[in-house]
Amino acid sequence: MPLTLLPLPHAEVWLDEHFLPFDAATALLHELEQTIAWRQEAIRLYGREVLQPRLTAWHGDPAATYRYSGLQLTPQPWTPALQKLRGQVETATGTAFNSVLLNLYRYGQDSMGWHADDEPELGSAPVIASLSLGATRRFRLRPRDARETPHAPVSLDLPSGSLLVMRGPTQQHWLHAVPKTARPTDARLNLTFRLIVNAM
Ligand SMILES: O=C(O)CCC(=O)C(=O)O
Ligand SMILES: [Fe+2]
Repeated sequence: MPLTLLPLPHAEVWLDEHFLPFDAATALLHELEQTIAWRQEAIRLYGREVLQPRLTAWHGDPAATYRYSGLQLTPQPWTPALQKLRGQVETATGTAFNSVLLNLYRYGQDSMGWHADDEPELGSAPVIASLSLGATRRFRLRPRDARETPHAPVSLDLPSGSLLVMRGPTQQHWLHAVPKTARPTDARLNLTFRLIVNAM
């Protein structure tokens, strides 16, 4: 299935709802749920330490380090399953990636707040390739500045096996989020492949 460009101003967002066959996506969900060393990280929110409302893991090349709160962090090594996925995603996007951030949304109350993936480590026009496995969750996009980018917020339902790619000016002009849902919801696992450009 091909990636299709969404018609959004000041953005380049592509979606393939059927990047992986449904059964392969389900098998991969269960394998990764069980084999990844999931952690619930603390973040500072308005000066308070709180736990992130999801589990995370970070894998990549040893050189793909990240500076965070004055620390130089190194990713976990690629597992065979993650290495294989990296190759598939690189072929589909024509882009090289050296790390992947994994998010496990255990149920509907797990979420990701509004943000852009615009850390300096990702360069000026980052390519983020986001693979979803498991329960369908709503992915929201909205302009950072409504005058500069006049467009209503966008909602995309990301089914199991879908690949979403954000590139070009997207992180500069748009924010994205995965809101909580009150509906009973099974686990969703999301992998965002990234290229950390200071990794030389
Ligand atoms: O779970 C998703 O679809 C989004 C994840 C995300 O935005 C991120 O990891 O930066
Ligand atoms: Fe993000």
